[in-house]
Amino acid sequence: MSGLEHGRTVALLRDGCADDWRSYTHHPFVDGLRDGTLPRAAFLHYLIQDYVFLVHFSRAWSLGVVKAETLEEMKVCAGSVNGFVNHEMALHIETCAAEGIDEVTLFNAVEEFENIAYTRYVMDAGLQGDFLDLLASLAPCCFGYAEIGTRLGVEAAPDTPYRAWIDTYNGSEYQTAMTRLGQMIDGAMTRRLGPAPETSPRWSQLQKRFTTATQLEAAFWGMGLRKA
Ligand SMILES: Cc1ncc(CN)c(N)n1
Repeated sequence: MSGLEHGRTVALLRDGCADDWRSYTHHPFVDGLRDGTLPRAAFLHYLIQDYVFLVHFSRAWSLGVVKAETLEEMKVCAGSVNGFVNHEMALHIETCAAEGIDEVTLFNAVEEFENIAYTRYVMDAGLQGDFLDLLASLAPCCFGYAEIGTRLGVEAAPDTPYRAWIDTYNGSEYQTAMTRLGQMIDGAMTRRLGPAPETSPRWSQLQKRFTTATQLEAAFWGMGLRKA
């Protein structure tokens, strides 16, 4: 991987919080998915919380349609909402159904504090800020899982019980959507801040949002491990 497959902006933001990014993408929870040692109870606790996460995360992405300035921006945001609610969540619904947990139970699950903190943080970034604030806070979720999926697709133990999870994020549907999203983000930055957005006075605020969301991702894994 060149590090630029998700565009220049994401590469810069990721490099701007390299330690936090590594804590997120190489979290012990991720190691457990890779080698299959993650306790099932921890995985299911995470997955139920993640279903609710995706509900609220999709609401935040919907704000992108409202704040977009071009049709391509609208299409990518609308596509993200569609991808989460109609495709990614199928993993959660099917995995939980096999464990006897139905969708009504998933939808009504009591949110853990880490879940509330993360989803309402991104929602607030979008309500209070502009399109770029929203994208900077949404990006770690999307690209971190793309990176993890790619890596675990190569490194995972052949008999890990978490293959369906890995395949979802390593799959071409998710990966292609992330490539298009990275291109859209580069275009949105250039359109609003010029060809070198990292030199803009706005950049430090955008980096802060990206870093906070990255830290909230690591905390989300930690929440899952509480049931280990
Ligand atoms: C917490 C979290 N972060 C990211 C993803 C990937 N969309 C997710 N499902 N959940």
